[in-house]
Amino acid sequence: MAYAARVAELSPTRVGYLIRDARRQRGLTQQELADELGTSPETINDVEEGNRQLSIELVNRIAEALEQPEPAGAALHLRIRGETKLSGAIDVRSSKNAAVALLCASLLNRGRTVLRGIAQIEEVNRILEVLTSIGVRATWSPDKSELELVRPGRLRLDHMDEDAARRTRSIIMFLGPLLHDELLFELPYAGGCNLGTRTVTPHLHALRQFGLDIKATEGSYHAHVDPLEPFAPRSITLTERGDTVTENALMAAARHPGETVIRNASSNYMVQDLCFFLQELGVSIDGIGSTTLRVRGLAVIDADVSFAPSEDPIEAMSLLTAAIVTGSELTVQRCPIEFLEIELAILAEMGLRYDLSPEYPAQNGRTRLVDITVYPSKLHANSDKIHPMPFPGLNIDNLPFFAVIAAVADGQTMIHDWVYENRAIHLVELTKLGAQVQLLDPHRIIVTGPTRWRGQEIICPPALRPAVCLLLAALAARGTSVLRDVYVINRGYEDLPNRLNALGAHIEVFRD
Ligand SMILES: CC(=O)N[C@H]1[C@@H](OP(=O)(O)OP(=O)(O)OC[C@H]2O[C@@H](n3ccc(=O)[nH]c3=O)[C@H](O)[C@@H]2O)O[C@H](CO)[C@@H](O)[C@@H]1O
Ligand SMILES: C=C(OP(=O)(O)O)C(=O)O
Repeated sequence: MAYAARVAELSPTRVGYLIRDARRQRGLTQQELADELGTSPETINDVEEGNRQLSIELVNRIAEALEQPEPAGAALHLRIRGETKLSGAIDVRSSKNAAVALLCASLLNRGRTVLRGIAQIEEVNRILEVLTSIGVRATWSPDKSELELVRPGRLRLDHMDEDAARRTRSIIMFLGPLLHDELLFELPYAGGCNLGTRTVTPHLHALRQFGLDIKATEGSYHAHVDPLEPFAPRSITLTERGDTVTENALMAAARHPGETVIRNASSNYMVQDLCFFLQELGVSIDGIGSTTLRVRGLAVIDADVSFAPSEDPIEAMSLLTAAIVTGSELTVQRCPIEFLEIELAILAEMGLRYDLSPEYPAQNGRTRLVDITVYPSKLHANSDKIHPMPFPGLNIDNLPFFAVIAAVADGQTMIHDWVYENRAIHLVELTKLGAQVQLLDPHRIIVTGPTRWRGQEIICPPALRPAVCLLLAALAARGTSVLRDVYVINRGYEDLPNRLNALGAHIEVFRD
């Protein structure tokens, strides 16, 4: 890409965005780019913020540094120098789980869908690769703050990028939108984190109500749709209160002109964001935030809409954990409080001191946000075991962070992940950094704190949240840690190393 030529006509802010984007794509920190150019990271930061008038000479040097060919397929690793004290404030980005649902839901719309503030994460990249391979036009604005999606009249499902599809579980959410367009189609098996068996049976049961029959053979789902009477009311009782299954049922119901009632629906954050988006498309939905949703869909959806999903409660919890494990005072801004209340109540029981700002609305106009300031606190183990429940319980994706927090608390904590067959096992990796984590069985661990963390070289486990837990513990560890192959972290977090570095961490991204 000829940066120098492209930047000649752009404002410093736009140039800054382009440079930051190219630097991140190459996995370079501001420090590394500065080292290559023989300048300071502050200069790079100024350039990226658009606060600096650029000479053609500097633009050319930056262009040269960023245009070096990337080693194809080389894994990214992190080198973390601890122990770290963080300070300042950080904004929570929008959620991975709403983003993937909205990307799938854009298939319902014949008009122009604009999604604002979508996180730049690998999971989004994979779904976008799938969407563009089947003919959807996806265009980012230059600063990547907006993503425009326009689907073609007929999707080219036989051109689907199967490798991208198999790397994410979210591909299963193509079923709901597609069953209105195609009578016969195939989808690759859903992939994603290795958390043990994750059933798709509830999806197949729910979508049977819309005439969908699935045969699973040799790595693919073969879908056959038998269109049913169009205005007949549908009633679906989910056998599990799962998030993506509720989303699939909602997307199927969105183009059913009669009424669909979904019982035992998840009312979790990503489901709520999907409901708000479907309402923008003209779909009528009652009961948002409850476990019974009444949906009245439209046979054809053709609307030009713009929507911004809310902030990620799991990223908020990750950042709170970063402050807690490093004993730092930190303000985590834009936290969706409704989806963190139980987590905060347990943390308060454990002795965490924190303040909440007054509430303010998220960009979607509906989700309530607060800024949370965490203070260094002396924590003690929770007296009861810590376990997740479907919303409004403690979020299952937030549970792993309690292992890191329990490791800095005095005493023994039992953490019970009844949901996933395999996620707790990955948390035993924390022992490599000095924690005492005992695996009782595949679902339960006992963590004994406090911990004297020490740096270590570790390969990322194939699970997003446990991998981030290792990164956060490494921040607190004395000495240098290396975390190898961090694709799994980049699946769900945007530019986490640089954002933590801005708070005082020392994390370097490197390739072999
Ligand atoms: C893209 C996306 O949104 N992913 C989220 C979604 O995945 P998703 O909706 O795909 O979650 P799964 O369907 O895999 O459910 C997770 C596990 O919980 C079990 N289960 C679920 C509900 C229930 O009432 N009973 C029950 O036993 C399932 O059998 C499964 O083993 O929800 C998970 C659980 O909140 C989160 O970890 C994922 O981050
Ligand atoms: C398990 C997770 O996500 P996914 O459903 O994308 O695997 C997660 O976000 O922790």
